[in-house]
Amino acid sequence: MVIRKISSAYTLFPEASGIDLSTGISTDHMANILGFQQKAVQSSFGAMRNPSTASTISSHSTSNSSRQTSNGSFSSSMGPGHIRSQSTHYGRPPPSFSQSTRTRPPNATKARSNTAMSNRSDESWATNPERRDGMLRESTRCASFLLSQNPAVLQNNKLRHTQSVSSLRSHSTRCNTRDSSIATALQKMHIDENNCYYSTNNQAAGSKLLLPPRLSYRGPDSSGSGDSWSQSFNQAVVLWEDPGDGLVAPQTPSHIPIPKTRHGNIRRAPITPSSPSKASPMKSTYLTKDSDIAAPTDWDTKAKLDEVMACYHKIREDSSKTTALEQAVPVYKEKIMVLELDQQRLTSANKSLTTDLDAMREKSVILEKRLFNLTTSLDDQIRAHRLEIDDKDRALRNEVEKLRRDNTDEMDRVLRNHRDEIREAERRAALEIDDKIRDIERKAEEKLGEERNRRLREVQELEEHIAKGDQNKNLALEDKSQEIQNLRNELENLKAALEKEQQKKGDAEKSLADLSEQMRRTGIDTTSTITSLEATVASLRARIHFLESGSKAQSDSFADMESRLQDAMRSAEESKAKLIKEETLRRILFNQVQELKGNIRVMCRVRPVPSNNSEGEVAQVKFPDIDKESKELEIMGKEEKSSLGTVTRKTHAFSFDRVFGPNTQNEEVFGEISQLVQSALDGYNVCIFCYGQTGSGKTHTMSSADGMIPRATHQIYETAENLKDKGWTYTMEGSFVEVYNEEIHDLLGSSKDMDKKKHEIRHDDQKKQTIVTGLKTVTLTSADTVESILKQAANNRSVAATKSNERSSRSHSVFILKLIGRNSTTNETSEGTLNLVDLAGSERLKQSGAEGDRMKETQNINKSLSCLGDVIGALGQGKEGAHIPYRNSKLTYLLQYSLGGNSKTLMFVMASPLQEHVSETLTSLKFATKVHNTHIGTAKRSTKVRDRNSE
Ligand SMILES: Nc1ncnc2c1ncn2[C@@H]1O[C@H](COP(=O)(O)OP(=O)(O)OP(=O)(O)O)[C@@H](O)[C@H]1O
Repeated sequence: MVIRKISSAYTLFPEASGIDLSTGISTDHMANILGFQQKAVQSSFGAMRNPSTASTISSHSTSNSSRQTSNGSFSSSMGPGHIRSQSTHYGRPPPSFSQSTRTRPPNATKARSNTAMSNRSDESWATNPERRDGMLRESTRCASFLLSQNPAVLQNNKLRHTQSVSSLRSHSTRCNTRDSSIATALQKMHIDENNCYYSTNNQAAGSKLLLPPRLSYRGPDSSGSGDSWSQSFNQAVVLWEDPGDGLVAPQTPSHIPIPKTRHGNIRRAPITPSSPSKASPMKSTYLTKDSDIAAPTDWDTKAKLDEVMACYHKIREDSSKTTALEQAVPVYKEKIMVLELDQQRLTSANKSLTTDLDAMREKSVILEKRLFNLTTSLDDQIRAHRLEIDDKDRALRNEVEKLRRDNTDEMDRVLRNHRDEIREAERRAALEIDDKIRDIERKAEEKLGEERNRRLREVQELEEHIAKGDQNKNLALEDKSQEIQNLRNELENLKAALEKEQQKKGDAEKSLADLSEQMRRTGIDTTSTITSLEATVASLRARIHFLESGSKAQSDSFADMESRLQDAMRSAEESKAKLIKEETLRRILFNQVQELKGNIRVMCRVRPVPSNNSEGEVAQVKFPDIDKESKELEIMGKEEKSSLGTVTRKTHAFSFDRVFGPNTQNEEVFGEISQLVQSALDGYNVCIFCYGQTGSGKTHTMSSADGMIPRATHQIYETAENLKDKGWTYTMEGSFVEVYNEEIHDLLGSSKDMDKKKHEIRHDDQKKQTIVTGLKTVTLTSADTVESILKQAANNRSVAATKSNERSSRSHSVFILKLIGRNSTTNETSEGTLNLVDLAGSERLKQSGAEGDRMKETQNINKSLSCLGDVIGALGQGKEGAHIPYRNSKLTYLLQYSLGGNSKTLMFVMASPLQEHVSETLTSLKFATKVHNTHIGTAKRSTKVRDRNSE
């Protein structure tokens, strides 16, 4: 771990380490070396800084030596207890060695020649390679000698050899990077006095391998190059042989097996010498001057000697190579120096790096702590923040939900208000449109009326004028005739007088002649008498002439008068044609206005109180605009007592299309609806119904002798007759039915069949027509036919009434007039229906106090009236294709095509003027207001142009 870190540090700071990384040494390999060097340096420094440690070791050695021989200090320094120390200080004199040397008295040390090695200082050993090499040679020679002398010496010689190997290892560690493999191998070698150990790393020095007995030191080759030295050394290492105890010498350091325990741990190097012999080699193998070199009995001396000899010979053979190695040694020494310097520098760098590393570690620890604290606080903050976010999120969600709810409520409220506003605006717009249309209608009607009146006046004036002219002319003519006659008479008289005069003249002439004769006979003058007679004749002639000229002037004047009369007659014809044209236009305009209006028209009529006031108290009913538009109605409600006891009466105001006061006659009422009725002739479905409580005047308005039904039929008949001039011919078929207890009865049928014959309502969806099966239909051939129809209906009702009660009040009557027109000129056809409905009384069941059959009648009446309200309400929704509950009652089903859609509907709401009926009256008026506010769509005319060929 440390090595890795240092290696990393070196890798990080190559400049600081001073190592040339370009040499290609792998980081791990370098780290191994550096780790080894670091340890060596540390141990070295430790030994130098702490002599006591060395002393302790030394003292141990001393104690050993004191028990054994004087040379024990050397042996102890090389003993197993110092293997690590020695191995880590390879390339340098082991501190214990020098220490042990120092612990001895100087004189004792100097006295021993074979321990001269111990006198060498660290510097001399390290800096004097010649001496060291010489020592190696010396040891080799010594080994040879010992081998030749005694096997016991061999052991010591082996130690020397070990020393040589150790020295070589020192050399190898100083080798350049090319020899790093050798150096690494040597760094990992440990030697004790009995065996050579080879360890794969510094910690696991347990791979115990016997140093081959044949291992020999070979001198440098003749070339003296480092390569040959390395080669030689490798060869030396390869010369390893199986020592015979099962361990195989490795060919290269990497091949050296790492012995492991059963549990897979790396086996440590034995602290004690591992020898087949249990005897301590420390005690017997060192060669001293006092050693007994007699061969031990348990040794196969000969065999060992042979082996050593063989080894020796090999070494000798390789001596030349050793020489090369020796020559390479100085070079490597220098390199070692450099490396040592590098090592020092690296050590110091390492130290500083270590310090830095420590500082960084501390910093890292602090930072880690801070990081931990920060992380913790951050976690806390995050947690708090998350909680806060959750809270806020929850609060926000609640707020959003609340806002959404508020918004929804607000939207609903706004929508409601908006809808109310729209409804109000629509109502106002409808009212305005109504007002405007009514204004337009009124103006149009006024204009048309004015025009009509003006034209009529003109015609009348013209006619009067013509008549007057005629009269005057006749009178003048008569006068002239008389005058002429007089003149003629006078002329005759004058003629007669003239004749008389002429006769007289003749007579006078005769008498004159006679007289002249006589005078002549008697002598008298007759000339003056003749002159006076001649003047009289001239004046008579002038008078005759005058009379004749007067007669001619009279004749001229008469002719002039006659031509003027012709002109007036022609103008009157033109005016009449124009009037008819404008009437047609007015009808078209009226229908267009009706189409545009679309909604049900509602008119209110308040019946009068009988003159004898026999019906009780009269309600307070006001007509605020009776003199203007006649649309408003105010009814004072019943007295209401508040919780404080104050009595108040509320005024209920209503507004309709038209309000008729008690003094209004049926004629005026019909005048308001006549145009609507006429629409049926133009191909519209028209429905006019009267709604109100019993006795409010429905039947009087609808079916009385001058009610809407007879008036409508009369008008239709007359109009149809008038339209003949325009090419229209109408077929008018009338039927009269009664809806009683949700059953249809034919009021024109036989009275015997009343309440017996069943009639069904069927609809022709294509033609938009309603057919009631088994109904008697009466064709209107004259205006009087209607009276007979009404009479028969009333008769049938009265027959039915004798059986139960007042049928007219308890049933709905419907007069149906179908108008089918054809125009031979334009080839147009039109089909319209006029429904005139007199509804049953609308009083409430509770107030009527009805029981039994009356209750059933009332229930059915209320049901059908309620259904009528539902149908009008559904039509008022105006939804396309929406369900309209026509089928819910017989009345609405019967009037399906006359209510809404394709029809013009008018409702008369009848009001009783009596105080006791005020509640019912208000209920009826409120219902009518609802209906009035309902827009049920625009009516459409049912006309089409027929194909001539199809006739
Ligand atoms: N405008 C009017 N002028 C004079 N009299 C009237 C008028 N309206 C109603 N009446 C009279 O009031 C009475 C009740 O009228 P009517 O029978 O028409 O009421 P109704 O609503 O048809 O009653 P019901 O539902 O019982 O048929 C009748 O006698 C009728 O003549």
